[in-house]
Amino acid sequence: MVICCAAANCSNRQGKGEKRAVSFHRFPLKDSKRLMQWLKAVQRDNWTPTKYSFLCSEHFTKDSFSRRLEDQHRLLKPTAVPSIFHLPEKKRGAGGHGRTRRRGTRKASGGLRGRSSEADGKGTAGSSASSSENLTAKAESCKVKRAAPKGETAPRAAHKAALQERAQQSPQGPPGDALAAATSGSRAAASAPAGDTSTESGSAPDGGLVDKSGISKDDFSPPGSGACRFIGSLHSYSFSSRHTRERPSVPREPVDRKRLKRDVEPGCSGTSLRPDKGLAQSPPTSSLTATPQKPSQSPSAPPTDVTPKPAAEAVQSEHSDASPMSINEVILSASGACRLIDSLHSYCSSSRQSRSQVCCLRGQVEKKKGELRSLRQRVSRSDGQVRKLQEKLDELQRGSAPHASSLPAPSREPPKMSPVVEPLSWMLGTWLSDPPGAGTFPTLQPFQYLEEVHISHVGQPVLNFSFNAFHPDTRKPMHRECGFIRLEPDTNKVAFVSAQNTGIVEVEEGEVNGQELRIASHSIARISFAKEPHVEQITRKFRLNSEGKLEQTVSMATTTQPMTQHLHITYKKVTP
Ligand code: HEM
Repeated sequence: MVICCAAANCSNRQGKGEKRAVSFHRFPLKDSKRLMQWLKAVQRDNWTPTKYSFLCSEHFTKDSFSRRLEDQHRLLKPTAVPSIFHLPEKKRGAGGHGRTRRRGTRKASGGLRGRSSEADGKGTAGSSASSSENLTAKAESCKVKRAAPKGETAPRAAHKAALQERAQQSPQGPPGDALAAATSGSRAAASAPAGDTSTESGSAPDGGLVDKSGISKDDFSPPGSGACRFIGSLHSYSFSSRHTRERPSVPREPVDRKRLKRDVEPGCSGTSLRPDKGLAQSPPTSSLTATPQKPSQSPSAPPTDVTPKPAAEAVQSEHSDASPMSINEVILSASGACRLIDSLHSYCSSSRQSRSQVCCLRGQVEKKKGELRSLRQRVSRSDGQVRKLQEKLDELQRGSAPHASSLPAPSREPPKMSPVVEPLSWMLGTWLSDPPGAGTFPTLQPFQYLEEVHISHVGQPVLNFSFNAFHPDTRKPMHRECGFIRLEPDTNKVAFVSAQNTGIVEVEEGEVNGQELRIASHSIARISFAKEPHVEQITRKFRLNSEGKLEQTVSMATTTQPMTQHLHITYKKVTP
């Protein structure tokens, strides 16, 4: 059967051997508003389009078409209205329109021109999803069968375009309808014979497919993956098994077909998620018994006999009731399996995402490992520096007190006083002047002074002493002396040895009687440059008074003065 364009002066028809990239589109019979626009554009008087009436794509502007994303099939937009016509100067009357331009019409008439056997739908490739304005197997018979040069139409191209258009022109219907139509279109495209260039897309100079608007097919090809291609190939298995199971049940009741159409899921055949990996890349190789195809096969690769007749390939219609099992039926019935297969795509996608994340994390781990190695090296270097510093510190400490470690540890217990010095034990302790001491001498002005006295022992049979005088007002150090007090064992004989800051060293001896010690100078020595007048004799008296205070009285004789009292002071004990 040959599909002809209903436009005046248009000789385009679909037929064998035609290579033109011309598609055919039904009149929008169900859209009265748009139908009126079409009829007005066509300007055919007394002519009523039927569901077998078509306009070819040359009467539409380029922007009347869109490209289906998954396979770049050209689709007529739902709002498209034809506008390109080459009308004769004198419009023809009723019934004369088609006849004038189509000489040799077989059974043409102003209305329904009659049907060829092909147009009766015997060769319909599949049932229409929702729109009847597209190509159909029950196409209107050609008004004229002729070999017009520009009327070369590719049957499969027209068929594919019709399916595309149907898929697009179903915006009001359930998604499954449109997708079913789109899927049908994919299969129709896939079933185009290899090497058949009579599609709506021409060959680009670079080998890519370019449609009439100059849009390269490659521009719309989304990237794919091996996994996706493999999953896409599973659709072929699904398609085949479904068909095998359901084919004996056909022909079906129309109600069944409608139900199947509603059951089509949007994601079936990868038309939504992976539009490039659906049926278009895994076309059935024979009549509804597809086998998995290699992913690299192009959509236009293997020929099929899905629609044994070219006219039927070019069109699909919901009116193809005579077909025992349309391709759409099979596709639609396979929706369940398709859904399952499509769900694999999500795994595929999530797997890719997971792999990407794993790669990212691995990179981060490697980076962290590098940082950790660097930190460990720094810590190792720091440890070495710390060790060196510690060794240096230890060396310095040994240098500052080289023999400290050799000294005996100080005992926490106070040393036990030697019994030898026990007669002088009343002198032990720390004493502070109270009141201030009084200084006198014939050659001196009387003066006062403060003094602190320490008398102690370290367990030895000797007492240690220090006398430190201070100015009572300024607290400046004045006279200082220190030395030892020894007792001759088992006697009360005492030896008092003192060194003074004035450059005098002296030894005084005496006796201890009770809590009173009287001593007198035994020997006096001095430095060579000692200040004069030099002291020549010294006497002292210590006693512990009734108040428990220590008293000291010093008298002296100098080179200029006889023995005279020089000091008198009372101390109170400030420590035990
Ligand atoms: C046993 C111990 C002491 C001896 C042998 C001694 C001896 C002397 C002598 C020889 C003088 C010179 C006297 C003169 O110029 O004619 C002198 C002066 C003096 N002494 Fe002492 N003295 C003793 C302890 C003290 C003490 C504990 C003080 C207390 C601050 C003191 C304060 C003075 C003062 C202020 C002078 C007069 C100014 C001076 O020459 O620096 N002396 N002493």
